[in-house]
Amino acid sequence: MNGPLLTVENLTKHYPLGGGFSKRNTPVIRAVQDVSFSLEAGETLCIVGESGCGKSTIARLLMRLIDPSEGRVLLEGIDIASLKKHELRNQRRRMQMVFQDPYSSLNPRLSAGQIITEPVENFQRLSRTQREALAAKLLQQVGLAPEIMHRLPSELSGGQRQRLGIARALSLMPAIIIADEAVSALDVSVQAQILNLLMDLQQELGIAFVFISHDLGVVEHIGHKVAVMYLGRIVELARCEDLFANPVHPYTETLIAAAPVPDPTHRGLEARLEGEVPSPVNPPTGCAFHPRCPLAVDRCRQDVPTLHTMADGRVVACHVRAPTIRENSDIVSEALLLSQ
Ligand SMILES: Nc1ncnc2c1ncn2[C@@H]1O[C@H](COP(=O)(O)OP(=O)(O)OP(=O)(O)O)[C@@H](O)[C@H]1O
Repeated sequence: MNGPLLTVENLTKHYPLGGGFSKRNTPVIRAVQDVSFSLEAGETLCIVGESGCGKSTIARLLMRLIDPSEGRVLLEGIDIASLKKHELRNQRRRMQMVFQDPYSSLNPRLSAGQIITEPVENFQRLSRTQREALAAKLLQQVGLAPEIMHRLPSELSGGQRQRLGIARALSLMPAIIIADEAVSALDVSVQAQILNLLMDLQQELGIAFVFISHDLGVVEHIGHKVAVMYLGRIVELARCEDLFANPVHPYTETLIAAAPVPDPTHRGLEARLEGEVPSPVNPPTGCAFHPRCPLAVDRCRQDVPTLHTMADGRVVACHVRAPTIRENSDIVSEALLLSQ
């Protein structure tokens, strides 16, 4: 295969709201707006941002649980929107999901062994011996004892249940796992164990992760690349170490500074995110972050900033911190005018 494992191009999802006289003027929730990124085998892309910024909608679009309003998702070069039902079923084997709440995502009436072998049994018949051998192998991969295969989810701890969710996702040998807030419901010590398990599995099996989280500590631990989202759009996408060492977008900087364990060596914008996230139905003009941004200038209130590629390869959408070449030349010509 040439090219990235996963390519997302200009992905957009608008949910229509009731009301409006015609389809054209029906108000919409702009859940995801013009999102692009790529993912290589064995890589972890984290998606971060405040509640409602569109993270889970991206997960659902990637799995094609919902259709995009615009844009494409290419898995191993194939546009998943072009797949027929049976092709999509096969393609879904390559991309699996792990959810936040392991309890509600596991069938309470099935034993652990049945839960983790069920996805495979949707594709092929297994004898009892084959099923038990597969269950034992998957349990071992996620660090659970084989005896657990006969227990019900209600007889397991939160951490064990999340390991079970991961074993179920692994059963179809996916190339990509989408983890949506997969450790948020767990105690901190269990969180660390699950994160380390995911990283070990990545090393061993070359799995790529799209890891959705609002917890920057978790993201810093597990991520290779980080996409920071604000009101449906990516505002900064960078290598993890670059993002945490030197956040460029004022929103990224404020998020990092406001994180529960701020880096005491980091000095920059104050660790405050004032005001509410604006409505995705009626977003502010220009840069959606401008009403909360301490650096906003007139241009931010007027024009939506486009993503600009910086010298270190990151992309940032900010008129002030990452002006495009045209904006730069405007600033230079303004400066020249002033100096005349
Ligand atoms: N099925 C839907 N119908 C209408 N609006 C929706 C639907 N699903 C999500 N939304 C809206 O789309 C926006 C993005 O939601 P989404 O769940 O993707 O955000 P999120 O970043 O995952 O939030 P959280 O961290 O709280 O889960 C929100 O304004 C949400 O209310």
